[in-house]
Amino acid sequence: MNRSMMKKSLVVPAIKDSFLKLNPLKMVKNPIMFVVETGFIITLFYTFFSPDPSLRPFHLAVAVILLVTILFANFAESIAEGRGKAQADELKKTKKEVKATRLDSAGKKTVVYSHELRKGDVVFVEQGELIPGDGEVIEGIASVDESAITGESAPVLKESGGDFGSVTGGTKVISDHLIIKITNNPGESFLDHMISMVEGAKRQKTPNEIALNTVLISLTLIFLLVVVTMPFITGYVGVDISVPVLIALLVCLIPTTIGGLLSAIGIAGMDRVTQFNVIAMSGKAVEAAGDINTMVLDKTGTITFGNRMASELIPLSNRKKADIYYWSKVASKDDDTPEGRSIITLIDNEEALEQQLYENGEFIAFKAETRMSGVDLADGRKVRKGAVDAVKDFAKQHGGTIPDELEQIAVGIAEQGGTPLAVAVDQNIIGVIHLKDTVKPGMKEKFAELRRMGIKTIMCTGDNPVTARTIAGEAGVDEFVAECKPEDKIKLIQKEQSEGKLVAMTGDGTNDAPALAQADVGLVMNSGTSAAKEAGNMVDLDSDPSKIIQVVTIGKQLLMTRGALTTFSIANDIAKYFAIIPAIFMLAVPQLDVLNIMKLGTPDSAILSALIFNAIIIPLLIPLAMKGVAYKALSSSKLLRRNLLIYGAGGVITPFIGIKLIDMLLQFIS
Ligand SMILES: Nc1ncnc2c1ncn2[C@@H]1O[C@H](COP(=O)(O)OP(=O)(O)OP(=O)(O)O)[C@@H](O)[C@H]1O
Ligand SMILES: [K+]
Ligand SMILES: [Mg+2]
Repeated sequence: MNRSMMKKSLVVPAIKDSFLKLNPLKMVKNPIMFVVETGFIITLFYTFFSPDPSLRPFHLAVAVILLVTILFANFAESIAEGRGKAQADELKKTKKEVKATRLDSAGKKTVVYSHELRKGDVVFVEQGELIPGDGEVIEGIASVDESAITGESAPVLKESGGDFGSVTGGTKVISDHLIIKITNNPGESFLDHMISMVEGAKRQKTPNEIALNTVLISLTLIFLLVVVTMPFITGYVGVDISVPVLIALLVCLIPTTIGGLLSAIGIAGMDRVTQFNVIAMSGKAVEAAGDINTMVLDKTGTITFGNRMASELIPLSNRKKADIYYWSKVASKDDDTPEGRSIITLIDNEEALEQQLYENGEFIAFKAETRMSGVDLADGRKVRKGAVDAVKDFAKQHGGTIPDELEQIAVGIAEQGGTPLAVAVDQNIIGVIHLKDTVKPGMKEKFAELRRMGIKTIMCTGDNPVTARTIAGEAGVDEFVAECKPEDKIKLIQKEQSEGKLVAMTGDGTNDAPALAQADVGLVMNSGTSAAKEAGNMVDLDSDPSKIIQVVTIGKQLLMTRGALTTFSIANDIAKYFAIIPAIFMLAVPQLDVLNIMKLGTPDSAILSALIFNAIIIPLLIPLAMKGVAYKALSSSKLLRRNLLIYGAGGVITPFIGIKLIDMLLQFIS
């Protein structure tokens, strides 16, 4: 994705678009600019039909500047939209019609087109083929090139079960084959969503934008009233103001700068998120991210690298080493989770098992609710491995007693930040598996930054309290909840929300789906399941859960940019009063010349200078609107003070200088 803002390929269509947007039917959507456009038409009328032909050049100049003002505002919006459109075009290329091999329930293959596939269909995709639609892998393991969607060239492994089973239409299988169950009907795919999002086709004004718009429109109405009553006042002192001058005054008074840049700021904010490889399902989600008070993160994969790998198998002292190897392998033989596979890998690398594994038995898959997995053997024995407290309960239920030693070993592992898994056969606990995981570098700094922003971080983990405390301390989160089941996450989010807080969370598993839906901002990993993706309101294409931190920063930046430019826009108008009011009254009320602190040349040049400044400030601020104001992690009150100083005071001073310079230039050329 291209980051350059002012590329020719974007600028030329944007200029064309700026003219198309002059259509008054489109213009009414931006009431402030619609007022300017109406002013332009009236002034143009005066230019040709004015009773005093000597005023024509001046009226024409006003008309032209007004037109340029509108074009500048339109250009700001068009250039902001342009990047999204370019991206959408790129994505549309990915959305090719492909042939797909559909399997019926008997396993018979038929070749169909991808648009014929419906939710629930099962397809077979071989090495070298494009995946015809979004789906879940139900059989097979293969590496998939997702670069068309994510821009990331390294292939990703896809397999059934666990949280790595979802595939996206338009990506390519580059090894082996997969059997995939299609999860979306045509037109509802992730790619379709993505295209319409980046294209802005479904762009709706966000609540914040609507509120600001209402304020700006009210201001405009007030100034309209002021300007309309103006001739009565000036008539009283014997000054006759022409309608074009009144229009010029009105346009200078109403908040045209922010009116012209408002939608560009919103679009660019969304776009910044996209540049970051996060697809936000609505502008509202990005804005909500900027207002977040609490962030709920899970441990494994978000704060830690998440490839919890078995590093050691520790037998209890009354057991043989071979036992723990044997029973760990029995309990993990069909366990498809990364943890389960890492146990098998470790065992196969270290120990050649002599005993035959039991083939007869029913596999018990890992569940976040039970926090265990294992096998029910045909001879009636039950083998389990899992979170230590869960396995302890299991052993007790079968009449076992818990060896003291277990606790020591488990705590020893947990204190290193590892996850201990106990292994049991019925009432007998055999030993402990040490799963290792490491905290990602730089986490402490990131959480410290969030704290400065006033955001509370809560780590929610299914792991035991000791591991949780160790990792929480190492990563520097504010709070943690251990032994957390999926429903506990929702409860936690609801509790925070009931205190009036906005909550963000990241997740990937189907387990997380309800909590992702409950959170105000739910960032889902692209690698996650379709259920999770539907529940959240943002998808991270890079599947990097810690990106939620940057998303929040972008959201904050969006809100701040809007605030800063509104402040600037309103502060800006002060200088314009000083330019135009003395210009209007100069002849009739010479005393008012004290207001003419800028010492502008003539009344006409004063009015034109103010208007020209009012117009060119819009394109000058486009880069800032697009890039966003620089964001520092400070508390809101400090930020407010800082911004008032920069954009408020700056907004007051800049136009005094700008208008004076333009006036000097006008004097020079006339
Ligand atoms: N394959 C597995 N078999 C048995 N037990 C497991 C397995 N994977 C994890 N566990 C145990 O279940 C606990 C909960 O795991 P889960 O993946 O649900 O954690 P979580 O809720 O995702 O939290 P986090 O991702 O923050 O660690 C783990 O701490 C571990 O003790
Ligand atoms: K203005
Ligand atoms: Mg997890």
